[in-house]
Amino acid sequence: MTKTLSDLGLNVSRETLGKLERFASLFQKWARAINLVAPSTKESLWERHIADSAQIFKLAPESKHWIDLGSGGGFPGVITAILLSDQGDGWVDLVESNHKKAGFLRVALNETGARAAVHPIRIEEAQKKLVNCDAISARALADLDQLLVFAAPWAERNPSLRCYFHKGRDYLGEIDKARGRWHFDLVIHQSAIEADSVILELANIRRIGQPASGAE
Ligand SMILES: C[S@@+](CC[C@H](N)C(=O)[O-])C[C@H]1O[C@@H](n2cnc3c(N)ncnc32)[C@H](O)[C@@H]1O
Repeated sequence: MTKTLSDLGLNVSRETLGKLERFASLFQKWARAINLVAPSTKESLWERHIADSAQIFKLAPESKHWIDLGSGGGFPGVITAILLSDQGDGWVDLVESNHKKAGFLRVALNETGARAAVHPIRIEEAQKKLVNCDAISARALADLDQLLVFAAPWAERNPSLRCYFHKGRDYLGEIDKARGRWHFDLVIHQSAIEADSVILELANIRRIGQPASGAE
């Protein structure tokens, strides 16, 4: 059965639903041209990508400024931005180094009025350019250890930063590996969409051997 946003406990306005529908049809139109993985049906686009992305917004409704790393075709960052617009505030910075995908993201933001900006740069550059945020998201980008390397500069600048990473069935191995180099508090949320997937919520991230923020 296809999971909808209301199955996730997310009740959005008619206007926001319209923006999500607009985004879905743009995504389907552009997918082949810019080499995005196009879901085989409209239902699977809604469940496997839109509802899957919306889960993180549900986990962190108080986060107002997000950075989405490796946004690709807009998951989860554009969905977060559209859902934030339902609340009338908040912002998402989308970091995507592929210029064709960044071009699509720009069109999608223009046509949906989502509260976000596209940065067609590498994450390593964004670490210097984008100074602060409350939360970081990433899906299908890298293993957990590499995601922590990406997130570390923002965690250093904001001790209350939280990260939300979608992960598939190998997540326990990734956590083990990352624990060898990093301290972090972790909550594992079972995905409401995929039986063997999770969303990892991390806080208090610091490299082993590095003093906690504020420590002498
Ligand atoms: C597999 S796709 C996932 C896209 C999207 N997050 C999703 O779940 O559908 C990974 C994306 O990250 C981008 N990417 C990979 N490494 C990057 C880097 N160092 N800086 C910026 N973007 C990067 C790629 O161009 C690609 O679009």
